[in-house]
Amino acid sequence: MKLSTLIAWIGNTDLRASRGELHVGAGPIAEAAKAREFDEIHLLSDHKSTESKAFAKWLKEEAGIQAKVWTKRLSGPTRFSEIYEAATEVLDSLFSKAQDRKLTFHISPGTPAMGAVWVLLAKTKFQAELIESSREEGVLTVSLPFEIAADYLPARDLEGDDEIMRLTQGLPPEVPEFGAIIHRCAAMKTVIVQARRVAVEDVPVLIQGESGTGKELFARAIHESSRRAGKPFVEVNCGAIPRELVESEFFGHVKGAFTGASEAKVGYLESAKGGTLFLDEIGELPLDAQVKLLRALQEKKIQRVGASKTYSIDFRVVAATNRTLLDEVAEERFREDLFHRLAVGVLSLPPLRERSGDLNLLVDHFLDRLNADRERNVEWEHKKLSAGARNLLNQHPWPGNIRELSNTLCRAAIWSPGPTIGKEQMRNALFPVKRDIPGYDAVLNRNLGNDLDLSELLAEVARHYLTRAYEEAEGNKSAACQLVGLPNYQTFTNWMKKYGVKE
Ligand SMILES: Nc1ncnc2c1ncn2[C@@H]1O[C@H](COP(=O)(O)OP(=O)(O)OP(=O)(O)O)[C@@H](O)[C@H]1O
Repeated sequence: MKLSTLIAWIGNTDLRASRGELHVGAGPIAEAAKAREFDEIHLLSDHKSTESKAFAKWLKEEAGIQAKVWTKRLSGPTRFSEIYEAATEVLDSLFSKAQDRKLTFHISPGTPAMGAVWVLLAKTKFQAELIESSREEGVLTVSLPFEIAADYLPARDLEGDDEIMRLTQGLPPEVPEFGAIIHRCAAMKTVIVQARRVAVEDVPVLIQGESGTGKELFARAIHESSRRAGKPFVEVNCGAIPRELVESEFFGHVKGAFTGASEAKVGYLESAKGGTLFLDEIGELPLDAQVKLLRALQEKKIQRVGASKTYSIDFRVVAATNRTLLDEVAEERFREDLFHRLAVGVLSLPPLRERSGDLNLLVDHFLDRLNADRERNVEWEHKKLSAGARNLLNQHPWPGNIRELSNTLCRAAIWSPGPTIGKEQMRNALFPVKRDIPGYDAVLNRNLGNDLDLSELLAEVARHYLTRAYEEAEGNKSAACQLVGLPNYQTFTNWMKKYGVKE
């Protein structure tokens, strides 16, 4: 049997209707849900998750149907390619399940660009009925007496990332926590698919990545999409526990177990019962604690410090590290047996400087958040970035990754007196570039002599930046030339030819 499925973006009118604002009626989504029979409703949302959740709750009361919300942050509500990607991601997830569906796309809620994408998708990739609603005419089927050729699909999709599509097959729908991981680049798409795949398997996961690359975000998303969602998610920063307290913090203790143990204490492992234990900075765990942790994981039992009884434990471990744990094993600072117990599902998060195309998305996301957080402050002027400030952000190598990006924007916004964050304010807000970035030495510290070919080295650097700028600007050479300080489109084209960079 086919499930009758309504899909729509949540629009501002829907939100206003749910808040009972006058003159907007029930809003297009609730109108449709009441006028027609649907087995399920999937709502895409670019709004704050609290607002979307409140809307779904209201819709349940209003129309008697529980909708699933997919948070899809867009850098702007009219960004065609992002809207297209968000919609196809949701649809692909739905169709990766065996369940057959009869789709209805609601084109009224949201921006015209969102409506246009539904039309495009209904006419090309997915068979779907299109509906619209108005207060005057109610809910109507939209009939479009023409065909759209698949040639109009955005190039990104036509190129098709077959590997990602293949990996997504058979996956359950993405939970909002994964949807909140802002990304566009293929490297992140692949890690997210891997994470979603491993999430449902209940095996230990090791997440590797430089500081501030989103390891905790991934750990939470894995927990939320596992069968342990709703159970505790206990986060432990292994580097922050004083050595002498590690055992009692991990395993708990009985009253009087040692001087100062005036009360019995439940340890992290017991607190995570039924849920997920997130061991952040696992590489910092002292060796003796590693032995005890390994034993607890093997035997699935723990003993509180000072107790004679043992307790059975059941939790999933997700560990994270910004060190290369195998190097730590080689240096005998990390136990090999514990490494193998933890590293069943391994995810490697790429640093921001390797995530071509993601930076501007993240910048817009953090700036929106910054403005939204200060909305109520009457003295706060809504901030936007000048082109020069954005270019500086794009030129920075982000050794401190996404956390550093978010903090830099915050600093620059606070320091700029007017509504526009200028280049100078951004320059002041950026920390000077550290020179120990991987790759830096490889360019500047080569040995002089016969092996050094300066013209090839310069060409390598040029190729690297031209390719990055071209990708970042999504093939728009007028935009790309500004990212690398070349005067115009023509010079950029000449350089591309000279250094053999493909279009
Ligand atoms: N792709 C992303 N989209 C949105 N926010 C992100 C993304 N990646 C990271 N962040 C944000 O950046 C900050 C750092 O991320 P997180 O704490 O997950 O990194 P981490 O790798 O665990 O860092 P550390 O190694 O220092 O503990 C957080 O505020 C997080 O919400």
